[in-house]
Amino acid sequence: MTAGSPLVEASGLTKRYRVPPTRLFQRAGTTTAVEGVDLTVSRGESVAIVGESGSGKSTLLRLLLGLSRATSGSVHYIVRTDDPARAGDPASTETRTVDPARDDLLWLRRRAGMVFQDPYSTFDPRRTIGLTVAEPLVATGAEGDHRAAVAEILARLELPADTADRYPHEFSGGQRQRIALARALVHRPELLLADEPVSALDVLVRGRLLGLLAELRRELGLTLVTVTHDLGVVPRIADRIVVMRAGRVVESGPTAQIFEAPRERYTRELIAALPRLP
Ligand SMILES: Nc1ncnc2c1ncn2[C@@H]1O[C@H](COP(=O)(O)OP(=O)(O)OP(=O)(O)O)[C@@H](O)[C@H]1O
Repeated sequence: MTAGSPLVEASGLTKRYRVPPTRLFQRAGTTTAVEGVDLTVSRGESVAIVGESGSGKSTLLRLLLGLSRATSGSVHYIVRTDDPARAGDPASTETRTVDPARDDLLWLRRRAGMVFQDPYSTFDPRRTIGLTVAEPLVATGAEGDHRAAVAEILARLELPADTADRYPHEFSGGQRQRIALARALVHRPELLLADEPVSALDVLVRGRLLGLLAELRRELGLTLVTVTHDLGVVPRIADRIVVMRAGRVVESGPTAQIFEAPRERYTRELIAALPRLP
């Protein structure tokens, strides 16, 4: 299976939420978070989904991961077959197409990792970092030495050697985000989905984490989908930009092209809103 072949395909993806009535005798309404989105992410590619707050970016990411069920449309992953008896055999590179809204999600958990803006809320304060980072290995029944795999990924993310024995509250925001990244990558997924991975961090820490993410992407051959409202981080991590507004994709293209010649006024406004050096 070569770089450039499709890994994720979303088509006609729509998500509506029911909105409870605010007044007595009022009927419940609906709000459309994502509407008719078609998106293909190729193997090895890095795509940034950008747009203002409320444009549907996080909802789209949740739909891609099967964490939320689409009202209509579909998400397909084109994956390697799992048959260990055929490992190394050219036929083991057959593809299969699966819809995470209907299937058992375990196979997707094996292939995908996820990081969120606020990692602290996803950590159990009573669990050591070692146990926290090992979670995907346990959840997917990964074989091999979990402790060694955890130590290796923590070291790769430049965390101190005793990190595994310590607890979440003992770390800074930037370190916690690196711990979250370690947890997302410990089982060597081929796809990483990141929701505002650096927005909560200060500029220096943010720069270092973006650099690490770019290095890991190359080293592990990762396919990356990042959601961000901050266009400033995009050139460091993404080859392609998908611009969302009010649940729809309004523009997409190579990162350089979007920055140099944005077609939509909305995109120009997002770029113009970036802080500039005097
Ligand atoms: N669980 C929910 N119930 C009802 N409405 C929701 C729910 N989740 C999201 N929405 C609505 O869907 C729309 C899109 O939200 P979403 O969080 O996907 O946007 P976003 O672009 O990720 O915004 P932000 O950058 O602020 O996180 C918003 O109008 C939001 O209020």
